Amino acid sequence: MNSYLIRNVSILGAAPTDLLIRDGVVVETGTGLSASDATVIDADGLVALPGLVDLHTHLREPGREDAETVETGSRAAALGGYTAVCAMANTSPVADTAGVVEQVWRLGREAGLVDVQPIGAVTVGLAGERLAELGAMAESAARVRIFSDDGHCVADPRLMRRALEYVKAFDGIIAQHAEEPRLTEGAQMHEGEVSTRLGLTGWPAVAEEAIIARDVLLAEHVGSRLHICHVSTAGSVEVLRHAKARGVRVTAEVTPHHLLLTDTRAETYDPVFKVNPPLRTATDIAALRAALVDGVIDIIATDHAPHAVEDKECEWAYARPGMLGLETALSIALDVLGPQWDLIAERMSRTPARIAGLTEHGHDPAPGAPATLTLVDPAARRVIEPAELASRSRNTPYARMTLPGRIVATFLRGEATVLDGKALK
Ligand SMILES: NC(=O)N[C@@H](CC(=O)O)C(=O)O
Repeated sequence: MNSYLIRNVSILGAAPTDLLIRDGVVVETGTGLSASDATVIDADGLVALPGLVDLHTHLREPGREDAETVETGSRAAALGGYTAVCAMANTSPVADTAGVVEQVWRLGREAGLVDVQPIGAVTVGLAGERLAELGAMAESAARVRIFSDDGHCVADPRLMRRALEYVKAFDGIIAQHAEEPRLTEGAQMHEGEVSTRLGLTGWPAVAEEAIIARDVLLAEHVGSRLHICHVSTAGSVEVLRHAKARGVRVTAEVTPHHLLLTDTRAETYDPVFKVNPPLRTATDIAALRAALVDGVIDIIATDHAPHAVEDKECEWAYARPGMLGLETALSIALDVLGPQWDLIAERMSRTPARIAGLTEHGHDPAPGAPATLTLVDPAARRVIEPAELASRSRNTPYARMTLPGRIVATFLRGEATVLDGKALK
């Protein structure tokens, strides 16, 4: 295995130190270290963070390898500072059997850029009618612990209750895409002043809030773990605050785009801004940011949703919802939170690792910890050029925007996956 001596790095914003990586772990920190066998990395001005963990990534394989593969998505993740991603189940075929989750898990190991942890579907084919083989997926080589029909809501309350009860046996989690489908039929964007003006059918905030309210009550009733995907409204934050105060075992994520972009982007009719749940208002953004700081929202998750050109460069109404996220998430977090490194590590690494049970991830770089970390240049600014992204798709909402921060290097168990801002595989 390679050894690395990282010189003058600031661990989570602390005074610069040297950091020695050997045999997959951080063996020593301190000033003036030497190691003749190690590759030296000059990290003046760089900040070391625990490798980022994404609880919500769409990798599109199997089925839509034209939009992304496990390998291209893994590369995008490593370049974004990630060392682990949880791969959503809405592939084709759906990841609703032990066979499919094992396939995704194996492809992740073969790519070797990040740990790919498959998420299993809650219901067969995401159809919301019968439970998938949750136990078999949990017992498979992929050891699935998170189940989600993301893209679809588990709308039937009895099925949701059964799923919550079932996963208790192996301390699993149901990650809900909170969208009451009867309230969003034909919806194209957030329901509000902008949708009225544009004449587009609205997706009301209450469609999300009603499901979250129902599900925190169900989770409390059966004593199970619930996770809420991509929370997007101020009202959802209040429901979650109430549930957490009652001691309900609920966690929640917010995406970078819901922390930054508003529904006014729809005025361009550029489908790159079409996403589910939709971009909301400045009031929602303010509430989501405050909740991320005070902990009512536990983590930032990307909802990286690559789409092929023909699914995005068409009329708004026909475009698929979703936007890229892995290669820009840390920059958006820096933009929104500033250099609050401990908070960024908590929301993007330690807590998502804990929720997903990824015990090798989420450790601050310190002697004895796995060398699973990323180096960020916070002073760098970069212009986002879609053609330069490693993702196989191009649907970034940040095209030609200048964003702060750049990932310089990423290490997974002591091996570099990214150096000098370039993927090594
Ligand atoms: N977030 C999105 O806008 N899209 C997701 C699924 C979904 O949540 O609709 C996708 O898989 O493309």
